[in-house]
This record gives sequence, C-alpha cells and structure tokens, in this order.
Amino acid sequence: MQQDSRIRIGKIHYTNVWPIYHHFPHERFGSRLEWIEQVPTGLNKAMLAGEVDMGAISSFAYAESHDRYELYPELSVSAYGNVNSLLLFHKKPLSELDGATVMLPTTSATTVNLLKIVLGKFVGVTPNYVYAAPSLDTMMKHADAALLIGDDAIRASWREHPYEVSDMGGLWQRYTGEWMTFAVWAVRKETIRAYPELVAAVHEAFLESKAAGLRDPDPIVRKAQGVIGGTEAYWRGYFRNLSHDFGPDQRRGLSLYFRYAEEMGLLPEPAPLHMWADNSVTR
Ligand SMILES: C=C(O[C@@H]1C=C(C(=O)O)C=C[C@H]1O)C(=O)O
Repeated sequence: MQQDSRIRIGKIHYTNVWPIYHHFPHERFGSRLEWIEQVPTGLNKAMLAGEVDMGAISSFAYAESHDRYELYPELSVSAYGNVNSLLLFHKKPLSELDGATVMLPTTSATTVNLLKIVLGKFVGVTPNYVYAAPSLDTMMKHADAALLIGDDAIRASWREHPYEVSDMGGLWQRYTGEWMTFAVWAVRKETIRAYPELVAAVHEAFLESKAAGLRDPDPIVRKAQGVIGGTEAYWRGYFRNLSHDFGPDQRRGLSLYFRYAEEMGLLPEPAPLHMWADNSVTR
C-alpha cells in the first residue's frame, strides 16, 4: 500500500462518543486520517460497504458481519444500568404492548433489537414494529410507544410530554444483571492487513484520548452544553453513567445479548467477539 493512503474513521454523530474523540491527537497523523460523522446506522452501512475503514458502529451491526471485523479492546459505548439516551416513550405499561404499534428509530441497530429482546423475551409481548425518522411527536401520532436514541432521546427527555419513559440500559440490567454494550470500535480486516502500524497507532491514540477525557471532562461538558443545551450537572451525570471500557464485564454482557438475539432469530448465527491484538510487527 502507498504511504500516502488514508484511513477513514467513523465517528457517531452523538455526544455519547465525545469522551473518546475529543482529545484525539490529530497532529500526530498529519493527513493520514479522514473522519466521517454519521448516525449509527449510516456508519454501519458505510463500514459494510468499505466506505469507512474503522470506528464506532452499533454492536448489533458488528454481530451481523463479525467475519469482516476485529474489535479494538478497551473502547465501546457501554453502561451498567440507565443510559439516559436510549429511551422508550410509551402510552401504556410495557406489559400492555401486545399487538400495539411501536415505532423504532431508523438511526439505531443495537437498541431496536434490545427492545425486541426485552419485550419479547422478558415482558412477553409482541408488538408491531414500524421504522420511522427519530421525531417523538410524529412517531407518537399513530403509535403506542416510540424508541429514541442518542441526542434525539436526550432532547425529547427534557421536553414536557405525557408519556411513561423506560431506559433500555436499565431494563437490560434489571432482567439480566449484566452490562450492555451499544457501540463497539470495529476495524475492517482488509485495513488491518494493509496498515498494521497505522491501525496500532490509531488504537493507542484513542486510548490516550479516552484517558485525557476521563482526567479532564470539563471541555467535553462545556461543548455538550453549547451544542445540545442542558445544565453542567446533567452532562457530568450523563458522562459518568456511560462507560467507554470494553473489558470482561462488558464483553460478557454483550455476548449474552448476542445469544438472546440469535435465539430470537434476530441474528442468523452465533457472533463471537474477535478482538484485535497488536501484531503489527509480525503481520
Ligand atoms: C448510548 C447510545 O448508544 C448508541 C446506540 C446505538 C444503536 O442503538 O445502534 C449505536 C451507537 C450508540 O450511539 C446512544 O445512542 O445514546
């Protein structure tokens, strides 16, 4: 591969990934990296098509195409319990959603399938699912419930509305006692083969950026207030609730989610976690 080739890195267009991206040492890479910012389903599609080489995608999208990817260790969007940005708004209790219309956002892959698992397996109801653009008012016009993710969910949660709200991270924890991982950092195998040193250097840079974000969250909190609104206390709490780790606890929770998804026919086959390891010297 030519020295001047670039790696295209996906960035989820939501605040939840800022703690990992904010302090990224761009100067270290010159023009070798290109950044592509989209909602999760946009990145899922672009990675599959080879238009993006690495970056955050829905963990469910990884499972659907796990043979093509390896996962960066220590990077994810995860939570143990409430997330505050993965919210089901509903007009009646979950147990009364059998046969009801439930709107799903076209932006999400992981959380829509998590909702299907929670309602189908744990609550024991089978709604009719309909995909729609992520807008609470339009979704609720003809539905009994609507799921929103990311900043769309945060903005909707600040509004006055007559609905009950269920947090998908909280529901998963309540029924399984496990962590849940919503986004993973995947790298296409072709990219690992073509640029082993650059792939290792980018992983290192993300880990440094994440450590800096944990040490110094202030600029990230201020930026979130400026771009989305809300109070300093809200964003401190939001980022504190999220985890960007991808260790044994998160992997166990994610593997259970993949198993249930397969049991319910949402995934065609088991999805092992293929972890990337820095073999850049021997590859
Ligand atoms: C925590 C979140 O996790 C997200 C949920 C995703 C999904 O449902 O596919 C994908 C990436 C993450 O952005 C969020 O959106 O707030």
